[in-house]
Parts: sequence; C-alpha cells; structure tokens
Amino acid sequence: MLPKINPTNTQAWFLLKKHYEDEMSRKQMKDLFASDAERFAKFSLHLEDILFDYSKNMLNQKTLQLLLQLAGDCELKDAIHAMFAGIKINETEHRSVLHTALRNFSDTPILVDGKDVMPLVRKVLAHMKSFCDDVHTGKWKGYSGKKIRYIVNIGIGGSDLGPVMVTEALKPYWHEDIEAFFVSNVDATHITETLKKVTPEETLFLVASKTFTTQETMTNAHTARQWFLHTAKDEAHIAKHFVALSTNEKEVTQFGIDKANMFEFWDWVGGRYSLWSAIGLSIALTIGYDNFEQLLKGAYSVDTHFRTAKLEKNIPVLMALIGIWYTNFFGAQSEAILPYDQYMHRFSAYFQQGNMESNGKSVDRSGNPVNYATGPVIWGEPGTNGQHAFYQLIHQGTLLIPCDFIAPAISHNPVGDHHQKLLSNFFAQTEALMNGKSENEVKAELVKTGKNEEEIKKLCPFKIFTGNKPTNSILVKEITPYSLGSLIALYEHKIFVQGVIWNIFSFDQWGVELGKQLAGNILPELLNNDEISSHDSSTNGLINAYKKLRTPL
Ligand SMILES: O=P(O)(O)OC[C@H]1O[C@](O)(CO)[C@@H](O)[C@@H]1O
Repeated sequence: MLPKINPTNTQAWFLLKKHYEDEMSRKQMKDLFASDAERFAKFSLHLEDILFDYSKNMLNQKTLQLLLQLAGDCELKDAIHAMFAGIKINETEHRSVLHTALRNFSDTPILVDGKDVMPLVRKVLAHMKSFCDDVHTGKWKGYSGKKIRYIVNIGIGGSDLGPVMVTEALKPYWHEDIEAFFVSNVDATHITETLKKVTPEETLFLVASKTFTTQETMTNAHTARQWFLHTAKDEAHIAKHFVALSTNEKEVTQFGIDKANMFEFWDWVGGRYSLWSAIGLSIALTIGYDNFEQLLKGAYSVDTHFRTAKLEKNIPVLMALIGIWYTNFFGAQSEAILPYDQYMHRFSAYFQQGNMESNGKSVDRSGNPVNYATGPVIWGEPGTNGQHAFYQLIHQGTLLIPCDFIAPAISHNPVGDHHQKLLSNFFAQTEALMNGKSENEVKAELVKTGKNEEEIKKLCPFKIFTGNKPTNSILVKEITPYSLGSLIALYEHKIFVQGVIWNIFSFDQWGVELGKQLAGNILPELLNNDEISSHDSSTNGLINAYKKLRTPL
C-alpha cells in the first residue's frame, strides 16, 4: 500500500511555499548563472549516454534540498520499493503495477499473490521471439503460401500509442521486408485507408487490446476480418492472419482467434505502460526481436538507476520534483515535451496519455478531493516545427510553460549541415528562454538599425523577452532501441513519483468510463430516425440535427 499523506500538510511543502514567496519568485535565472560558474556541473547528471541538464530552472541548492525533503516526507523511497516488489499499489483495481517486471533482466523473482511472474514473462518473450523469427524467415506463411509483408496493429490508447511512437522513433531499424501500419480510430476512414495499402494474402493483423472489449478495437478488428474473408473465403485461414495481444483469453477465442495465436499479458500491466509486454509484438516484428530486447534493456537500466540511485542523483525523481515545483508553487498548468528529432514525432503524444491518464486525478488516495494541483496538460511537437507555431507564446505569452528539450547528438540522417542547424536551434531556444532580451539590449539593437528615438520607444515593449522560462535539456548520443527504452522509462518513473507525492492513484483511469457508458446509451438511438427527447436540450438538439443532416438530399 502507498502512504496517504496530503503533501500540503508536510513541513517541506510549507517551507517550499515560503522559499518560493521569499526568494525564488523574484530571482532571475540568468543571475543564478552569473553568480555560479559551476551551475551546469552542479545541476546536470549523466546516465550512460544520456545527459540530463536541469540547470536552466528556477531553482538553487535550497530548492532542491526542500524538494527532496518533500519526497522524503511523502515516503517516496518506500513507494518505489512497493512498486518494484509487486505490492498492489493500484488499489482501486486491486492490482500490482509491474511493467518493470517485463524488462527485468535480473534473476530476482517478482511475486504477485505469492507467485513469481518472471517465468511467465520469459515464456511470452520466447513466444514473441520465435514468432518474429518465423515471420521474418518466411516460415510463417499467409494462406496462399506468400510471406507476411504487412503488419496491421489494431488497438487504441496504450495498445496503439506506444507501438506507434516506438516504431516511428526507430524507423532506421525497420526490417527491410516488413511494413507496419497502425489503426486506432473507430472512424472507418482509418481502417479503410490502411486496407488500401495492404493485401489480404500478405497481411498479419495484430488485434491489440488488454481487455479485448474496447469498442474501437473490436469494431476495427471485425471490419478487418470481413475484409480479409471477402478474399480469403475460408475461416480456417484466419489463423494465419490474425493474432491477439491480450489478457482476455475468453474474448480472444470468442472472436475466433486460436488460443495458440494469443500473446498473453497480465492485469498488472497498465494499458499505457504496456509496450514492453505482448503489446510490443508490432514493435518486435517491425524492428526485429533483438532490437526489441535492446529497448527492454535500456528501460531496465533506468529501472535500476531509479531503484538504486540516491534521490538527489536520481534523474526521474528530479524530473518529477522540478515538475511539482512549477505546478504547485509557480502555478504552471502545462508542460511541453519538444523532441528535436523528427523520428520522435509521437513522443509527446505518447506521454500525453502517459501523464494525463495517470495523473489527471482530483481525488486523493483516501478518496477526498485534493486541495492542490495535480497533473498538468502535456503537449508538444518536434523541433523546429514548434518554433514556427507556438514558441511565441512560450517566449512572450502570459503562461509559464516548463519545457523539456530532447535531442540526439548523432543523426540517423547526417545530410549536409541539417543536424548542426537543428541543434543550433535547440541550444538557442533554451538559451533564449532562460536569458530573454532586456530593454537595454532591445534599444541597442534598434539604435543599430537606425531607428529614431520615438520609433524605438514605440517598438521596444514588443521586442522585450522577459526570459526566466524554465527548460530541461536531455541530450542523447543517438536514438537507438536501447536509448529510447531508457528515455521512455525516465518519463514513466517521473509520472510515478509525481503521483506518489500528489497522493493520487496513478494507475487507474476511471475518468474514461463515463463517456464510454453514455456512448453506449446513445448508439441505439442513432440506429433509427425517431426524434430523441431523453437528454438535455443541447444533446437532443445535436442528435436530432444529425439525424436530419445524414438523410441524403
Ligand atoms: O487495451 P485496451 O483494453 O483495448 O484499452 C485501450 C485503452 O483504453 C483505456 O483503458 C482507456 O482509454 C486505456 O487506458 C487503454 O490504453
């Protein structure tokens, strides 16, 4: 069990508030740099090929010491131990939280209800490996004897976003004979457009759903099945073209997928933490099993760091505490994740679910409403595109938006000076966000352009940058399966630490249920043209207008 401590009742919270009000709310980050030549060395950490620079934040040693005290007051170390030990910290669903077991390369057993889960984990990994080998070598053939060329993963949320993000981020590692597609939206356009690109004889559908009851996934899977049978005719051929990645054997067999073609995982794997499980089969098929294993190993290395490093040297802990500092003391409401790597273009979308489904909660672990802010809005786009879209607001808007900048030192596409240009923008942005541009600097610049005094006075306010905008910089040698695994695990553990301190349950997602329930009520109402009056006037009005509009002219 996790402790039930209201963080605002801790001594650390009180001291942090005072520290913010008396000291840090008035500090300029550039002064912190000017007064300490060692600031970068003091506030940055290395973990293998990853450099985490958190020096461009509104913090000093005292801030860190108080944030670490907060972690102590909220019994973070015990919570970390509880998660890794398989204690049922997902209390509202009475489940362990063990995505870390899926990438546990040690010999340590991990017990759930007194039973070691590691033999099961290894068994499924071995099944995934032999299946990948069979598909890649052509031993596994489609019904007409052709090799599998296309993988279509049908899933949504965690059963889609993780595999999409990882396969996109690792495109340079794709198996040369395999092309992967991902279908998630219940909008028929998604499956229709995908099916145009593949052939029934050469396609393997992976129906990825923890529950195997998710409306979007089941609808798309049935449509794919029909499309397949339209050409293949014989239902017996389904066994060669449909496999299931799920925890729900009963539903899988009911759908018509042979138990032998089911890759199992377990209720202690959260949907948004499931890419390491059988849900990662699309990843393993696309980049090869060995690369998938490297992804797991990169995450395992971070797990070890997270479990064993002192809190003050612990990167995910620091990432989490810095986030809490801005959310709860500066009033920041969102955080941007900005990868300067085009392949990582779905990284922020992936952690949008990771963070927001985990920590978008307003009831604490005792069931009471919280009296403090919890998870912020997470968003972002790859650099440099974002610079020409929304950075204006980050630089000069009224909202404080802490940003994470992420980039590889080595590009997979070393063409001309593209990568130097890309990284010059990364470094320039974090510098500009921190330093800003003062009135004197703006005036001096305008004088140089030959503007007169009146013009300068008029223009000056618009050209000032206050600076003091916080950023973390994460530099990675190269985006490889291993380093990507590490990066993902860093963010996963950040989310965990924040949930512990905010005294919320990070591993359930009751907030997605109501919409699903109501859609279930509304769907039958859309199947006829009767006028509806059972809802509020807006919902009735919209449904009735839709029924009129859909009638062909
Ligand atoms: O894998 P499943 O059971 O289809 O669920 C898909 C997604 O739906 C949710 O349960 C709710 O959106 C997510 O947590 C999950 O990743």
